[in-house]
Amino acid sequence: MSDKFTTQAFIDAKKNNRKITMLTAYDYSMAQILDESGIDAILVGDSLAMPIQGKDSTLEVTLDEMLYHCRCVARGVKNAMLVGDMPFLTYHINPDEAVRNAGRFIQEGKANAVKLEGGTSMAAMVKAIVRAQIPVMGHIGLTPQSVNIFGGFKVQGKEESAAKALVEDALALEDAGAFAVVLEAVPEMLAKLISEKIGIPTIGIGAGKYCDGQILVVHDMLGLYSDFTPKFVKQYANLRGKMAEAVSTYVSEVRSQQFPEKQHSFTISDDVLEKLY
Ligand SMILES: Nc1nc(=O)c2c([nH]1)NC[C@@H]1CN(c3ccc(C(=O)N[C@@H](CCC(=O)O)C(=O)O)cc3)CN21
Ligand SMILES: CC(C)C(=O)C(=O)O
Ligand SMILES: [Mg+2]
Repeated sequence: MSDKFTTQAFIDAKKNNRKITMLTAYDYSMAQILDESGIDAILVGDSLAMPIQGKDSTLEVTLDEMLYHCRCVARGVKNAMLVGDMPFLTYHINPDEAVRNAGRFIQEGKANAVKLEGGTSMAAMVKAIVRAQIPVMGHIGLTPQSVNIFGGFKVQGKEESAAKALVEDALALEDAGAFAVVLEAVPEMLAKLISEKIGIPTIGIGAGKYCDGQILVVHDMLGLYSDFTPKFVKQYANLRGKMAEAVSTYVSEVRSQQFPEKQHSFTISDDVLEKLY
């Protein structure tokens, strides 16, 4: 029997009070590490704009770039569900384009599902994609593709009207057929209320402990990325420090001729060598 994590497993997890674990990944080796560590689902996030591309927003990431990373990740995944993050302007124009582009994540990116940002305003797109038999994960709260409307990466849903709108967004996504919803940077007790109000699981990032699952950007939790660190990040390792240490040791060993050693080198017979001189 396959251990593949499915949309049904998302629903069952919520029913059985079993927290869902997610992280992002953008390449093969990282995907292998996550999958072998028992992660439930992997998101190829458009957040790759930051740790992979060195940009300061997610707005310039293209569909082709996302599909490339998706394929790389897919080769490293056995059991986790693979979710592809639809980039800016690939699902906003009309439902036809949204379905076509979501389909590329499945066919070319080898993804099992797609994620898109927006609630009520994107319900028609979610419905159309689900009608094409592609599972959709919603994403509301701090939706980074809205950075120019928000005026920065800021906590959402603190005022009554904004909080009400988020509850409506979550309900609209459930009604449209989404199988889960990411809640990003919203107050913990609002995330709790939303998690209780909807039947599909909530996956929190900066949304507190009452969500049905959690997601972080893998470069943040491993301490690989340092341009900014959102308050919601817990650093489980400092790999940047470990890597810098390894690289500076290499630099000094090459300079001091401690590396390479005999065991890293190849031999040629003296007979052959003699004829070369
Ligand atoms: N590496 C990385 N991690 C992420 O979590 C992430 C990305 N990239 N790229 C896309 C978005 C951008 N995100 C961000 C970026 C910055 C803050 C941040 O600095 N927040 C401040 C201020 C919050 C406020 O004023 O409301 C914080 O202290 O957390 C939060 C989320 C989350 N996503
Ligand atoms: C942080 C998650 C939710 C995301 O959208 C991304 O990585 O792009
Ligand atoms: Mg994203």
